[in-house]
Amino acid sequence: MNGKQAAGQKAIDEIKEGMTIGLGTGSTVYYFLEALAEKVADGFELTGVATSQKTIDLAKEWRIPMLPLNEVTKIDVTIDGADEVDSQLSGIKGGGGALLYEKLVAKASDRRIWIVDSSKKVEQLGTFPLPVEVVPFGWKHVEAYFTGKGYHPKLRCSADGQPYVTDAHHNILDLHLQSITNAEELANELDHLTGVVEHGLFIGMTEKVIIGYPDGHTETLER
Ligand SMILES: O=C(CO)[C@H](O)[C@H](O)COP(=O)(O)O
Repeated sequence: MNGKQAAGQKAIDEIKEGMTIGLGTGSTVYYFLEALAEKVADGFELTGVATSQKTIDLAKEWRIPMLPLNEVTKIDVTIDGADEVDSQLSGIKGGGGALLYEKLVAKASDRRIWIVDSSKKVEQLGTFPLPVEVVPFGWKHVEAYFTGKGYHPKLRCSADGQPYVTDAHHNILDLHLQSITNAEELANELDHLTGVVEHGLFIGMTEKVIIGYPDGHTETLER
């Protein structure tokens, strides 16, 4: 047992038969999907809506029934991970590169629950580099803007050294900010920048956070 596994398994208590469930992305969500697959194997009926190709692949492997976002009108709850969470339950997401689809699914959901291990709890957001999804056309100009603002952007690359490409065929600039003093102001700036498709600041976008600890116990924070 580790913190991610504890949080992922605990989230299964939130699932009721017949629900449509947003399925996040990442190594913590993996444990939730594993637990969900057991329920499906036992005959439990539900529908999943994935936030990434990685999650679609896992869900297919584990025979979790899936529909694309366009084919559902309502998502009862979304279970997703996060890279940092503060005491207001705001956070940074997108370490796994799925921030755009994660935000779309989150916005279409009635309830949103994050599952994290205890290392993700922070006093102030910003130690984790903030992912900003940008269109490939002219991204260097967006990068230059961020450099000018002192945001220390770095183009995310894959293991082969090539620019990382998201499921929506964009690139990611990670902003190495160290700390974010006014997350709302920064989110507003990024929301209005041409060339930026989405950013990893999720402010007021979750109602509950399940935190898993290395000894297997969990803590739940609610707004
Ligand atoms: O935002 C995400 C992917 O875009 C993930 O939820 C986030 O990176 C946490 O991942 P993990 O559970 O592997 O630590």
